[in-house]
Amino acid sequence: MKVVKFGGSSLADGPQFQKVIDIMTADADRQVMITSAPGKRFDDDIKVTDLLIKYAEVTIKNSDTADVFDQIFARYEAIGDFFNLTEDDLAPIWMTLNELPTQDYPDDNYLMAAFKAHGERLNARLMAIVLNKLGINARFVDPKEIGLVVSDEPNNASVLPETYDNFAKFTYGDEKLIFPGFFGFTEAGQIATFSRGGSDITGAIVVRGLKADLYENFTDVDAIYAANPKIVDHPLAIPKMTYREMRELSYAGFSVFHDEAIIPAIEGQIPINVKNTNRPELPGTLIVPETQVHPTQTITGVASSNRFAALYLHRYLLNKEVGFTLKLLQVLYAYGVSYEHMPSGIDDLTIIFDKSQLNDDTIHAMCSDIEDALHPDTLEWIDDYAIIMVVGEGMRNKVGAIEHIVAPLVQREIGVHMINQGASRISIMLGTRQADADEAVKGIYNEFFNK
Ligand SMILES: Nc1ncnc2c1ncn2[C@@H]1O[C@H](COP(=O)(O)OP(=O)(O)O)[C@@H](O)[C@H]1O
Ligand SMILES: N[C@@H](CC(=O)OP(=O)(O)O)C(=O)O
Repeated sequence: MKVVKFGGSSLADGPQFQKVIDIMTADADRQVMITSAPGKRFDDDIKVTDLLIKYAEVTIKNSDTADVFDQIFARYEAIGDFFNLTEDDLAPIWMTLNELPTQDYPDDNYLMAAFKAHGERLNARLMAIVLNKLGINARFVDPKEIGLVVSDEPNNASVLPETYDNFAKFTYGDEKLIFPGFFGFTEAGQIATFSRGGSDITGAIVVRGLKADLYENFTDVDAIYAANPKIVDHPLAIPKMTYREMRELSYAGFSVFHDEAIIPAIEGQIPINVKNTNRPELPGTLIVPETQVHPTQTITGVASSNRFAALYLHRYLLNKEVGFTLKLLQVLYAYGVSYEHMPSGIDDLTIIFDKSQLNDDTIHAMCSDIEDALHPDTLEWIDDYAIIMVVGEGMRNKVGAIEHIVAPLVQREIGVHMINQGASRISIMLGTRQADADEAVKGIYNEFFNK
């Protein structure tokens, strides 16, 4: 059995729905579908998830919701019209959307999560309605029905282990199961979503929970490329890569597959095939265990992400001081802030943060507490930090890869603020300024793939 996840661009309108239905019906093994919310139909279109965030915000402010409500419903209605659905067919979608502001939520964070989740929840319901209308045996399965239980972090949840016991008890026949991505229910019964792009995570959880043979992940590109196609012109496609290569590359910017989604697939040792909804006949990219890949290239890909900020601290004899890092981490703990990396020298330390959890007030207050607790000689907040990740199983046994990574940066006069090689020796991480990140990716890509 295959679990098939379709991204937002694959479910953005009626014609895209039709392609998805053709893909699902072309192979009887494709039994479980994971839906995203309708995504962008053209470059400056707005994703339904973003419209729902706006709907939540105006609800919280007690402002008029009519405009944004109409915009959201129009997206589902247009898909319904394409398949000649009647007003009655669409009534459950309209009603659920309309009732969102009148439901009870523990707080505004849970309200936001519940609104966001309805992008995928309503799209899955709509897909089931359309399939039934076309005479295809299919049903909507809610995460509540199957028991997808997540942590109490309304907008950044993680799956809880009991989910897999619940999945083991789930029974089904030969109907297609239409399952919404992006959210689960907390033990207290509240909706909580994964982080943005998290429908990929749902797919991986369902793959593991139902012990599928393959996770097919359909998106809008022919394959995963060795570099982001928005940065490098016509980059090479990667036919096959390992789970850990994908995890490192998606962490650092290959948004085509969510970095956390790899974990349930690894736990179940289930291969992932990333494919294009618009060209399903192409092989796409296979993501598999390490034992199934024999690298022929030194590097598999190079990614960059601008979502970071860094705090640089300098104090002489830092290496001799007992408890310096402990005091620093206590300040972060007090603000509920996690850090991503902490490279250090003998007298200095850089702490790299994911900016999504920070705002200006937190940064200000946190830096001031760090000054008071540690009295550094220098404290510098770098708001425009970028991480470049060069990844390849082929680097493990290759001496000198670092020379080829650094040389193109030197040629372009790009300052490198940090270099870190992971213990697995399959990745090298570099810190740069955001303004240099694209050039760094282009330089490293050309050095390894265009020479
Ligand atoms: N290395 C890469 N290979 C392929 N696509 C990439 C890569 N890096 C970033 N992307 C981007 O990821 C996009 C697909 O991811 P996403 O928008 O999340 O799709 P979906 O809505 O189908 O889940 C592509 O359109 C592409 O712009
Ligand atoms: N719709 C959600 C979750 C998601 O995974 O979407 P997509 O599959 O379009 O990346 C988001 O926009 O974050």
